[in-house]
Amino acid sequence: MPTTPLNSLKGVILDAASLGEGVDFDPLEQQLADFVRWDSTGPGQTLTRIQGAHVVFTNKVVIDAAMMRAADNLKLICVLATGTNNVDIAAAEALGIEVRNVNAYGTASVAQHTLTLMLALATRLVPYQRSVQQGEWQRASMFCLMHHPVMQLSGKTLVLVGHGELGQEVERLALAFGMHVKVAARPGKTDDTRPSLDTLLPEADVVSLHCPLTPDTQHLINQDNLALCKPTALLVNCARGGIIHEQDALNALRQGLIGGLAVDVLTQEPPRDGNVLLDALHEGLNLIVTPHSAWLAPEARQRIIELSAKNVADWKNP
Ligand SMILES: NC(=O)C1=CN([C@@H]2O[C@H](COP(=O)(O)OP(=O)(O)OC[C@H]3O[C@@H](n4cnc5c(N)ncnc54)[C@H](O)[C@@H]3O)[C@@H](O)[C@H]2O)C=CC1
Ligand SMILES: O=C(O)C(=O)CO
Repeated sequence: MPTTPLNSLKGVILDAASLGEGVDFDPLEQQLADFVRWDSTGPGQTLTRIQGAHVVFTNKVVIDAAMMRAADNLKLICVLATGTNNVDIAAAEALGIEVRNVNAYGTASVAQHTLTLMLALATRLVPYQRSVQQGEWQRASMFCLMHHPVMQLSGKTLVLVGHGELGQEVERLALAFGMHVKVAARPGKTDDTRPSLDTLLPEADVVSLHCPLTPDTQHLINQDNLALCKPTALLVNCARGGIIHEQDALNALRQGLIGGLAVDVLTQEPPRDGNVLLDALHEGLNLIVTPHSAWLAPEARQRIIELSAKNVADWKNP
């Protein structure tokens, strides 16, 4: 709850351009007496820009403990996303700064992307497209190519990590494809009675990740449990890059320990310093990388603004 008079609250958005074209920011502006909009903010600029603001809006700009301590008036951080891993939540709590994110703004968009990746891996869409582009169909001895193994999803087992908003919607869509769905116990939660991920991996045909990136989920998928997978298993990550140990997953794919890997998220975004998965895209593997685009439907992006405006309104009038 703000101690500053409601009619003098100052807000700043640090990376407005990350919401894309066609988004109406009015609902946010209306919540604040003063609203400064920056399209993007580099790490060295954050502190200066949040100085004096009571409410800071960030999609992916990092706000760490030192910045929070140095920011004079900061009372509320609104993350314009579901994942809050760019904000030091523990530091905010210790300093009495509230952090609110948005949930369920893009369920349809992210779930459809997850199914897209799952289907593309299962049908070997990318390897077959590559074969066609390389003229293999034209040179074939019969009417079709069949050198990449296609997996029928119906009747197969999907293992989900994370069964919140997105995990449940992916489950609903997977059930429509005739899959059996199993949910793994929450990582790091000792009283969760559901089977552990490692118990479920040997029976998984597809694994899809829908949990936040936290110390408990960092490198949740690694060489140890990749070794438990079926050689045909498909792994999909639309959650956060750091949940998968990327080098281990790539090694597993190269060695045939898993049958496919599709990620919408990488450990570093944008991957300015390169990334092992990007380097491997030309190797002819059943590997797909999309550029954190699962959430991009216009309906989802506008909903972020509306839900964030509600976050501010609820904070002002608890
Ligand atoms: N690729 C993209 O465009 C998008 C990615 N995301 C990612 O998907 C994740 C899941 O989103 P939602 O399903 O909407 O979130 P949610 O909060 O509704 O569900 C998260 C689920 O993960 C579980 N979980 C597992 N380990 C956890 C831990 N250590 N701490 C807290 N919860 C844990 C929770 O119990 C819950 O079932 C987000 O955290 C975000 O990282 C979200 C939106 C778009
Ligand atoms: O909402 C999220 O967590 C996303 O990754 C999209 O910004």
